[in-house]
Amino acid sequence: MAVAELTSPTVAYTHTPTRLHSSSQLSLSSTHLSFRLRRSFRPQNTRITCSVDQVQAPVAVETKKSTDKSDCFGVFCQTYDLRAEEETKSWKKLINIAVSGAAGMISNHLLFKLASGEVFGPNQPIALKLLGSERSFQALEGVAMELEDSLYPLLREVSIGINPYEVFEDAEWALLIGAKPRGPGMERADLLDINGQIFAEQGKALNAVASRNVKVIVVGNPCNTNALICLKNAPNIPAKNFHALTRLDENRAKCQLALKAGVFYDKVSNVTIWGNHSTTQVPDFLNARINGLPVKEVIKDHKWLEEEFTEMVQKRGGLLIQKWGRSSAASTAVSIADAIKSLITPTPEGDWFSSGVYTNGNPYGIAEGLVFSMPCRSKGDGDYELVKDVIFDDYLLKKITKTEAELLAEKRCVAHLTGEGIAFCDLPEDTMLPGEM
Ligand SMILES: NC(=O)c1ccc[n+]([C@@H]2O[C@H](COP(=O)([O-])OP(=O)(O)OC[C@H]3O[C@@H](n4cnc5c(N)ncnc54)[C@H](O)[C@@H]3O)[C@@H](O)[C@H]2O)c1
Repeated sequence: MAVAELTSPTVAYTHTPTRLHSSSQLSLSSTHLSFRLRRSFRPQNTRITCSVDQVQAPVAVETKKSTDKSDCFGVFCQTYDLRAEEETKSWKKLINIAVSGAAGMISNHLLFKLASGEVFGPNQPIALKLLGSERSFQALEGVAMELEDSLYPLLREVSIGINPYEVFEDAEWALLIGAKPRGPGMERADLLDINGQIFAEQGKALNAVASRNVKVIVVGNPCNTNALICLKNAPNIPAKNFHALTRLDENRAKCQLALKAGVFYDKVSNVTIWGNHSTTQVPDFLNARINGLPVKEVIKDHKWLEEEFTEMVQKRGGLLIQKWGRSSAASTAVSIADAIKSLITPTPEGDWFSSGVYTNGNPYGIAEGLVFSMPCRSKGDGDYELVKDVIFDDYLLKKITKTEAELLAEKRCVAHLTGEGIAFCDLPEDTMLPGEM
C-alpha cells in the first residue's frame, strides 16, 4: 500500500540524517534534559531546540520521501533540548512498548493508559511502537494524532507501521492485540489457522528484532493457542516470557464473588482462572478467598458456585456482546494494564494472579507444551513463578481436564504452525466465548 505522505500542519522540519536509537532518546544532565520525540511514517524528521527561557521554531533544511512504513510520527519526530524540571531527574530509562492491533477497540483504551503513566508509573518514559494492518493504517494515523494531541509528558516516541520486523525492533514489551475477527460461517479451526499465521509471523519478527527479554502478552483470540504459536516461532526468547491474557476472566470472577458475598471486590483474592480463554475456562472458587477466608466458608450456596458462578464467568463475554453490541474493550484494556502491573510490582503477600503461561515444568500435572492459565506470583521484575500451595478437589480436576483437552486439541490443529508436524483438527466443540466473532 502507499505510504501516507503527510506534512505537519504546524511545524517545519529539519532533517536528521540518522535514525535515532531508543537508548539515545533521553539524556539527563544536572541542569538540562535533552530528549527526542520521534514520529514519522512520514518522510521527514524534525528537530526542535528549546529551553525554559528560549524556544526556537523549527527550521526546515530538508525533506525527503521515504518508503519506511514504521517510523516516528509527527511531533514525536522532533528533537528538543530544554531545561529539565526537577521531577524529570528521577525519570527512568525509556522503554519500548509494541502494540499490535493498535487501531482497534481495545487499543483505543489501552494506549492512553500506557501513555498517561498509569501502567508503568509516573517516572517511566515510554516509546509506543504501533502495529496495524494494511487496512487499518489510516486509522492508525488517527490514533497517533490523538496521542499527539494528548500532550502526555511521558510519551517520548510514537511510531507506526505495518511490518512487525520494523515495529518490534528493540521492543521490551509486546502487547499482541491485533487479530482477524471470525467471519460469518467460519469454522473455529479456520480462525485458528488464520490468526495462527499472524502470530507465527509475529513470533518470528519478535525473535529477529525484539529485546531478548521482551515480555509478550497475547490478547488476540484464540489467545492461548496464539501465544503458543508465537513462542514456538521465537526460540531465542524464553518461553516463560509469553502470556495469554486471562486477567479479564479473573477480574470478572472477582466481581461476581464480591457481588454474591456482599463485599467490595478488593476483599476477594487468590482467584485463579485455569486453562483456556474460552467457555471451558475454570474460575477456581476452591482456592479463592474473601476477606482472607476460603470462599466456600463465606458463600455457603455451593450449588451457586458450581453452576451459576462458573457459567456466568465463562459466558460473561458473550452476554456483554449481547448488551453492548461489540466485545469488551475498556475492561479488556484495564485487564491488560492489570496483567502488566502484576509483573512489574511484587505480588501482595499470600495472593496471586492468573495468566496463561507455558506449562513446561508446572507442578499441577497439566500436560506440558501448552499455554494454560495458572496462578502466578511475581517479585515485580517482569518474571513470575507458579504458585505451589493450591488445592484440588474432584470438581476442579474434572473441569481442568476438560479445558486441558480443548487446548490439546487446539494444539494439534495448529501443528503446522508450531513446527510439530501435520495439523489434525478434532476440536471437541465450539467453545469460543459466545458472540466472540
Ligand atoms: N483475551 C481476552 O481477554 C480478550 C478480550 C476481548 C477481546 N479479545 C480479542 O482481542 C482481539 C482484538 O479485539 P478488538 O476489540 O480490539 O478488535 P478490533 O477489531 O477493534 O481491532 C483489531 C485490530 O487489529 C488489526 N489487525 C488485524 N490483523 C492484524 C495484524 N496481522 N497485525 C496488526 N494488526 C492487525 C485490525 O485491523 C484492527 O484494527 C480480538 O481477537 C478479540 O477477540 C481478547
